[in-house]
Amino acid sequence: MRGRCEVCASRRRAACDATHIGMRTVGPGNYVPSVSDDQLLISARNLVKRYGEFTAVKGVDLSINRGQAFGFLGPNGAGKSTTMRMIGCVSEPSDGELTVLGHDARTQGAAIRARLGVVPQEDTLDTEITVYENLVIYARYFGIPYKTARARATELLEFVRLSDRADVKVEDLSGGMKRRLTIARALVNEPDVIMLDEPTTGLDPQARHLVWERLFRLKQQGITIILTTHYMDEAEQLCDRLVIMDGGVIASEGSPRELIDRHVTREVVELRFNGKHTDELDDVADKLVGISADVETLPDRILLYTDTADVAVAEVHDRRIEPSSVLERRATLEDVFLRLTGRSLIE
Ligand SMILES: Nc1ncnc2c1ncn2[C@@H]1O[C@H](COP(=O)(O)OP(=O)(O)OP(=O)(O)O)[C@@H](O)[C@H]1O
Repeated sequence: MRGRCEVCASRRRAACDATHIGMRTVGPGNYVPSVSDDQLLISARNLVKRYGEFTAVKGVDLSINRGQAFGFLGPNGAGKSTTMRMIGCVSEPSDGELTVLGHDARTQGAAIRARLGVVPQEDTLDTEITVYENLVIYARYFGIPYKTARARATELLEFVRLSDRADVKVEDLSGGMKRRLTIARALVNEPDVIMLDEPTTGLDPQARHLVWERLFRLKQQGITIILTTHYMDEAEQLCDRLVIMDGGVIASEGSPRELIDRHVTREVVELRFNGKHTDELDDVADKLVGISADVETLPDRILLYTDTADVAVAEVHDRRIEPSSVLERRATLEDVFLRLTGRSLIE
């Protein structure tokens, strides 16, 4: 490791010293930064990405602090991955300013990439070698000495609960195990920030919870987490702050609680009427006006936004409207998205 930065493994150690002053390793993937927790880690101003005539990201502003779990929530095609790719310095911004870890993303991509861990949407593991070999070989790309790489691979496999699969070929792993291995791989260079593009898409509920639990542990260790998702429960579970993206713009920004408080009521009543078509539901919705703060008609149900679901339901029955089913629930980010865009997150 002679001549290399012991924080990011860059060969240009001298150039790293200024930014890495005071950082020290306290365990695998776990640095104690010398700066306060509220330090701005990523800043974007009027960030734009154009593909020819098409503009995928249309002037986005972002501020992500060290230690945060920050999410991009939005449907397919919203521009989440494109924004992540610009932050990860694998796609150059067409316009605007982007600073990541104190570096300009346009000109200092290599220094930034050395301090990021990336979990892409599609697993890019080498399926023909073992779980353990995947980590050791990946560590070599960062110039990590073989002995250190082996020790780190062992620790990381323990962290993602794959120690008992170390000698198994990746092709024999389940989807959830591959995801966890990809997360371990992203931690090989002991990054300041781990970026995950839809970390649990395609996983069963148990596998998702295991991934969430490991990410939560990373957050506790002080690693900044940035993720994209179109699952509102994932955003609610993991994110301290998030932006809701749609059509290349940010529709709203805040903590999950703030977004719900800002855009919807505390509770929602879902009314279903078996066999009724949208036109008929519109007629029913007209009769519900005044019961709640707002009424929304969807193709298969009517939503009442209210702070007192039980009072609203009593009023529905008082008006002699008899739904085939009634569900009272707390408002979610899915409702926020619907209120902001008029559409569901997953269509
Ligand atoms: N290389 C490219 N060339 C042209 N258009 C692209 C390219 N990459 C993305 N796009 C387009 O930019 C838009 C945003 O795509 P992006 O992948 O960022 O969306 P997303 O919110 O991450 O959705 P998904 O969940 O589907 O990944 C989409 O319309 C997509 O087709």
